[in-house]
Amino acid sequence: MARKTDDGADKTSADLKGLRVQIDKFDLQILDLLNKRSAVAARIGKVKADQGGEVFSAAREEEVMNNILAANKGPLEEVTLRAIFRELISGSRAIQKVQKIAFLGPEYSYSHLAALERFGEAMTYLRTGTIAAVFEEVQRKHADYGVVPLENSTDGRITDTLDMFIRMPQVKICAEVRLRVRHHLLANCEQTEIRRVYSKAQALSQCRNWLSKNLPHASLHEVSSTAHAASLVQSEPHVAAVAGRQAAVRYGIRILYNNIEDSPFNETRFAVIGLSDSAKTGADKTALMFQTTNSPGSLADALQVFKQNKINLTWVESFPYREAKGEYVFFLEMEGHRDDPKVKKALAGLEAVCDEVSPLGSFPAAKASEE
Ligand SMILES: C=C(O[C@@H]1C=C(C(=O)O)C=C[C@H]1O)C(=O)O
Repeated sequence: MARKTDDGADKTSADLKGLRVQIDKFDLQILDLLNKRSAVAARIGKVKADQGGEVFSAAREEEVMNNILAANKGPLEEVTLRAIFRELISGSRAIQKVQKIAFLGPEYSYSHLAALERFGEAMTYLRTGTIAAVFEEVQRKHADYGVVPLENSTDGRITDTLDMFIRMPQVKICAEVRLRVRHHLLANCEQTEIRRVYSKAQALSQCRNWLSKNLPHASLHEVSSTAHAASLVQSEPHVAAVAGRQAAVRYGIRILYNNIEDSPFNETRFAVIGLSDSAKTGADKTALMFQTTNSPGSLADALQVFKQNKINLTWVESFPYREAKGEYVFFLEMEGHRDDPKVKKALAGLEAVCDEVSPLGSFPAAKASEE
């Protein structure tokens, strides 16, 4: 607070100047340390290149982030440190090799946001038109990694993604991203003037109750993405879009209502896909697909294996197997890493009772993050 003396204003600005001198000094020290850290990352890159190791290590990044958060005594908050270290690590990867990350476009789609959240700004991003194309880019090594939606807490599984895992079982999950998804109503007209609402099918579905209550006379129209919906608001009159904040900023549209999603816990979980999975961190999950024989009790036998080994399941989906009518592929995810003895035991047990078991990989369990 300014001191109330005749020369109060001068004192305050002298204080401010002195404090800013301190900040300038710290900034130079931070800069020096940042570059020293990056130089070590470059050396690590050379070691990895010699050994044929991958630049991106989800397990090591998890460890780095956890070390920082555990050591933090404030006043900086966790969310700030996460953002700073996300970009620092992104830069360290880029110094080793700029990685190409494929995602389902357009720009600022939720998949793009999830990709940026996981990999930061220093990567090259490759936009695709379909989820299948993300898998193809990864399989053909045109992209180092891909980011695809797995499931939404309101709408459930993302069919196209599960279908692609079945078609390309060599593609593995090496990390996950949990994105808290908030939807907003974007429009440049008043609420009473809105005749049509555009959005992606999932977003419309996640705001179903709000829309029917607040815009009962508007018709709902599915388009390929929330970002495309936002772009339509610019070109058509009496139109609104359900989309995220970034889309509103990008297309210069007003947010008429914030957080119109029906569930207060609306979250989409994304998989980072690559050609190998992740090393153990101690807080991991393991995903797989399996098929059972078409006989009574075969699914119960498969699940029994996890009960016997005291393994907690975090996700189970049954999915129609398109190659054979009436048959199903089961997707399953559990706590633990494939190198954990009890997970190993369970996987061996599962193989003994199932027709086919395809591992999808082990990866660090992610914490929820904001859009
Ligand atoms: C520096 C490394 O490479 C990458 C960058 C990391 C970092 O900046 O801390 C951590 C893991 C890798 O994704 C490493 O493997 O240690």
